[in-house]
Amino acid sequence: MTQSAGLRFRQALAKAKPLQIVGTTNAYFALMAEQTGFQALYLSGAGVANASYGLPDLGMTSMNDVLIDAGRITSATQVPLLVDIDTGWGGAFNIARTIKEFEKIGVAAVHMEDQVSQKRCGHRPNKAVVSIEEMVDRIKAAVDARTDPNFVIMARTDAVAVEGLEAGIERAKAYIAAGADMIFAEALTELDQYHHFKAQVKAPILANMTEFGQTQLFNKEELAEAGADMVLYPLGTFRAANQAALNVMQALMNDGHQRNVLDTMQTRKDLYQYLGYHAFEDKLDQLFSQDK
Ligand SMILES: C[C@](O)(C(=O)O)[C@H](CC(=O)O)C(=O)O
Ligand SMILES: [Mg+2]
Repeated sequence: MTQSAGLRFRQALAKAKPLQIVGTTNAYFALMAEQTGFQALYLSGAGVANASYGLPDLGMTSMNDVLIDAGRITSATQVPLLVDIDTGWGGAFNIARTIKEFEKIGVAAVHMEDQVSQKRCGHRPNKAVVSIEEMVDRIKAAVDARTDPNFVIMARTDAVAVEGLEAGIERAKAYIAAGADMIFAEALTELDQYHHFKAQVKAPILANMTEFGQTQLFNKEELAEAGADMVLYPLGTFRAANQAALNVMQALMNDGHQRNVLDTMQTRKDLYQYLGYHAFEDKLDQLFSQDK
């Protein structure tokens, strides 16, 4: 029997200090990440909204929207996938459905946050959080719904930006007591704040190194030293690909050809390499050539 996705995530976490989790907005990015050596992947809620729907990250995408993208990734690779499920998309029964659906398609871990359902990006102003009690209920519903005990339920707290560090830590403790496995400490502003989380919350801590946000881009050694067990790079690959695509569009518009930007493109050879294209071709030959 193969190990469950949740167990693979936990094993990757046990081996790495810290575990680097890279955002893969599509299945092809997941293949590149796997072959670059990443032991854990991430599907960003903002990424699904922006890339798949052309929408802002303001709670406008549904469970099914995210499931579709997550399933594409879990079909393409065995590398464990952490998925952003925003606020879980509703009340206790909705959250239970969410957990069951994501577990069923082979997702390893999800993170669910304590923002109100009209959520915002964690690094934007004017966030609002639900009460501790409401978030504890969300977590209990999620934990009760999983069938694989290794499926990871990570609680994200957005409260530090709203209520301060101590309130965020109090919440994290309550979320772990309610059964969450790990804590996503969102939008911290000082390296030292990870220390405080780690010292008081007896669970693995995730640091979000999203670019152009509230948190400085600390390196993995600094973060490990400060007590972070996982480091997330949710959208760096997406932002880079967007800029590269825009450069090509502008060159086509301005120059009327792509010759000046060819060296910014992945070659056909490299594209095929990450796809394992030739192995598929060989398989075709093996299956059908003798009939010709
Ligand atoms: C991690 C995050 O939830 C995401 O959806 O990728 C975002 C990232 C971002 O907007 O930079 C968040 O931190 O809220
Ligand atoms: Mg998000």
